[in-house]
Amino acid sequence: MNQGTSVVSVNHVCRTFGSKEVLKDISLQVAKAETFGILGPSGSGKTTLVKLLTGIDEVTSGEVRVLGIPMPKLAMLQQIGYMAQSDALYTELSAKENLEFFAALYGLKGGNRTRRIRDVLELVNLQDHLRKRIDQYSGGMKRRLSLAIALLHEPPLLLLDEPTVGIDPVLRQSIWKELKALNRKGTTIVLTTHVMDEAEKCDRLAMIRDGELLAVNTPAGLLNATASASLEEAFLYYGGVRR
Ligand SMILES: Nc1ncnc2c1ncn2[C@@H]1O[C@H](COP(=O)(O)OP(=O)(O)OP(=O)(O)O)[C@@H](O)[C@H]1O
Repeated sequence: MNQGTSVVSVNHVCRTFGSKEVLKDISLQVAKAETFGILGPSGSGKTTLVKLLTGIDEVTSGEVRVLGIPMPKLAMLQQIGYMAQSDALYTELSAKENLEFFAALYGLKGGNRTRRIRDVLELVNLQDHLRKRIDQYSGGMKRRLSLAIALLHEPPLLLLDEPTVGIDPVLRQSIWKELKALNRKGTTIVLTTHVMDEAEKCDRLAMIRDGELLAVNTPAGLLNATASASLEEAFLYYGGVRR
């Protein structure tokens, strides 16, 4: 893929914590309007990689670019919708107050702010729980609100760390429908997942183990390369079970 047209460009990235090498010479490109999944066993470095893409964390060596801009760069927050693995919500505030806070942070104003808040609430099916404090929310409701916040400012790039954990299958399906609709409108999505039917919905997948990028391919390409009948089998293959 031509690096010039990539929304996300990761070039020879290493990240170490103390003496621990958590990411080892990772290079990958994500094109506009792709859904790109990062798969790997627990502790393989997925969240660390996503945090480098957001600019929350910095590479030890190598380079990350988002929309051509070297990261980290504070101004890029406007271009990125990030859903962290642990929800970053103000628990003593209501859902509405949380959304209003983040909408203001993203510079959404007037009718547009009201409209966006209404639209994202509807999408994650929380419109009936608008005034409830977050400390009274269930885990799944918090995930849904976090996703709503990531979508609020209609960013061209969505970075979603295990977005549908704790979300029931019906709502998960409707969220995926929306993610695919955003894709069609040009939004690029990078996500981590442990859910194989989500991995199948990705255009391409990166397989990571122990901080190493083992493969980047389409779901069908991964099945072929590993002679697997299912992505779960391919995942287990790269996870080391058949090695
Ligand atoms: N700030 C940090 N300081 C030290 N070690 C860290 C730090 N952040 C992550 N690590 C280590 O880096 C490794 C990768 O962690 P990471 O959270 O990226 O894994 P993951 O693939 O996202 O796992 P999971 O699927 O369980 O979320 C782990 O061994 C973790 O302990």
